[in-house]
Amino acid sequence: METHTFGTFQDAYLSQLRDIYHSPEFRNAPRGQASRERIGAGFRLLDPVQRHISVPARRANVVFNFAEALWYLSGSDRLDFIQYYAPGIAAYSADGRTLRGTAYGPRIFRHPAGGVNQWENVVKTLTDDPDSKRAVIQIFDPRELAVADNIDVACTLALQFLIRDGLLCGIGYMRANDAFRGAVSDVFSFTFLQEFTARYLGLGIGTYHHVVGSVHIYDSDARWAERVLDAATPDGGPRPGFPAMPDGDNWPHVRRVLEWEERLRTNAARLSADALDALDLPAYWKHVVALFEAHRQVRHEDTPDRALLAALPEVYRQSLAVKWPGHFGSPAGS
Ligand SMILES: Nc1ccn([C@@H]2O[C@H](COP(=O)(O)O)[C@@H](O)[C@H]2O)c(=O)n1
Repeated sequence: METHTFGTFQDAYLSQLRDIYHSPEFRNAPRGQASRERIGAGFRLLDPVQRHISVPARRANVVFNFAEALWYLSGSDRLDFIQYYAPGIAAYSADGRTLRGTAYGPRIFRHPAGGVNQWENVVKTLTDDPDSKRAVIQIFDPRELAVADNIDVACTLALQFLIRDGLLCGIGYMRANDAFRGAVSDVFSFTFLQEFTARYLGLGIGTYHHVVGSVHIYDSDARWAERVLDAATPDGGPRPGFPAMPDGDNWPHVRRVLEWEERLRTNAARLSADALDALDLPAYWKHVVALFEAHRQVRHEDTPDRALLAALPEVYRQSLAVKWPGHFGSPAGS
């Protein structure tokens, strides 16, 4: 398997997209969906914190990325949570209430094989033997293939964490990955979990490796992927940095952020810039709450709160402006 090394995910994303789009190994149509495909692919990231895609033509949704990563940390399989941020995901729900293969939270924190908390196992394994190569979170469940016409089979096989040279490295193993859409959120979530775990263990962040069986671009996205590749400058151009998570145990902050997420998702609360500032959370997590409030303003057609926007890191402001230009683009005349 060829593995190329990149500084940031955006560099890896564009390179992988270019390879598959221009030099596919196969043209096929698994489950009727025509695609360009390469098999046995992978890349390595030197700075997994830089996990966002800022090419405007891609219109990546940083709010959904955080929502999905936090949905995993919440351990939930509930469709209503994640569907609010990505309505199309409902197509993967067999019962209209929950998700199975797509919901990695239950697999991570109470795996169906005995309800095992695999994240705690990883922390204990690495604490007991920092050189261990056993710190694995299993996602794919062999019973998934025995379900007739299963519409939601986990694409991720496992996540592995290794402490090397005092840094926490991560590896995501996937049986299949949509290089245009799925990879954006999968790499975001896996590197987010790597960073979360590194901060918890008091370690710096090492490399992240993404290893995939079938990596593909669906024909339905081919024109859009071509536009993204055409619009991307060769070196990716200047980009604002993605913020780093605070050191230490972030669980208490995640729980508070999840409480706010639910209140904002259900429109049971709204947050002004001053109210946000008064929250008892580190700036990193206040900014995540602010992203959910910004999204609430879009969904409920509230007037965009410019003061709230101004309080955000530039990378988030740019992302919101690209995704929802009508709401968060530059005000006329500015
Ligand atoms: N985390 C995910 C989930 C799904 N995908 C994409 O969905 C496809 C599912 O179809 P299968 O026939 O493979 O079950 C999968 O191939 C990916 O294209 C993803 O990328 N990431």
